[in-house]
Amino acid sequence: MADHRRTLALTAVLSALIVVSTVAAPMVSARPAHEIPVSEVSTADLAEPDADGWEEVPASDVPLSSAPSSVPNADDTSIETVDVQAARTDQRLYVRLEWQDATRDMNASATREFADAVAVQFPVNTSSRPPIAMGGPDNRVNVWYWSGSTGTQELLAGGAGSTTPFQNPTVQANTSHSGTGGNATWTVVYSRQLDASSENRTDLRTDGDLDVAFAVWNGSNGERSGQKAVSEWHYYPFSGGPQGPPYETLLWTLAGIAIVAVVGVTSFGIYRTRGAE
Ligand code: HEM
Repeated sequence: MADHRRTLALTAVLSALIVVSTVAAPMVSARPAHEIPVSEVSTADLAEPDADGWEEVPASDVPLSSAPSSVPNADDTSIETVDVQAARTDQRLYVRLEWQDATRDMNASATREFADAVAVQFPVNTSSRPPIAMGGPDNRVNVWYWSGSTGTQELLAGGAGSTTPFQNPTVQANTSHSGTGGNATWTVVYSRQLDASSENRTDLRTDGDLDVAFAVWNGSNGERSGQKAVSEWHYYPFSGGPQGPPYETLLWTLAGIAIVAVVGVTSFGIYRTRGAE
């Protein structure tokens, strides 16, 4: 009888521990892999790469790999990850990108000379996800592009080979290259008015998830046009609705309490049955 009790007590304690650890683990990593958080901020000291405001904004490490394009040397790319931060005020969306690049390549004037560059791509029509290779004819993308040689451009694309610059770009970018040697990094901050949407331009006032993808070119490695390192599609969770962290935490807590209750009641049941033997 005493043996039964000890076994049951031990089983109950072990079950409780398993439940607590399975409930606690998802709470820590509840953010889906392709979600990039967006901080909603009231004041915006964010326009410059080294602005203090960025210290409060979480960063996501986004992996990059060679774009599967048919241009020569498409698989020879060198940047493997870009750090992405995003913040939104009532007026503007700010996107900060930082990646390691030992050399600051600003010219593309000589024949074999190429400039460093970076781009952010959004679907024009935010309700469906376009092909990652710069959209398609029926599903175009709005691209924010900065290159050391041409500066900031806003583009429309409906597949590789169709990129067209907007005549009246609405995107601004501020950049810096700092540090030395292998630790040197590029930082680029893009920003755009939320209400600058128009035909063929992504509406940033969306309150659904907003798909976003990134591309980086290392000029001194010969990277340009289709030869570049790209991400998969990620998304900014603009929904703010039931998927928000407080709601998730509440759900996990309720699930945890329910599991503990079931284990408790079952253990008690076994105890009573065995006790009556
Ligand atoms: C993942 C598959 C991708 C493939 C196969 C691909 C392919 C290409 C090709 C062949 C070009 C040269 C023709 C043109 O200018 O349209 C190009 C240019 C360009 N791509 Fe992509 N791309 C991919 C993804 C991306 C992504 C994710 C972005 C942005 C985040 C992007 C941004 C650009 C830009 C800005 C240019 C023009 C660059 C320049 O003028 O040198 N691409 N791409």
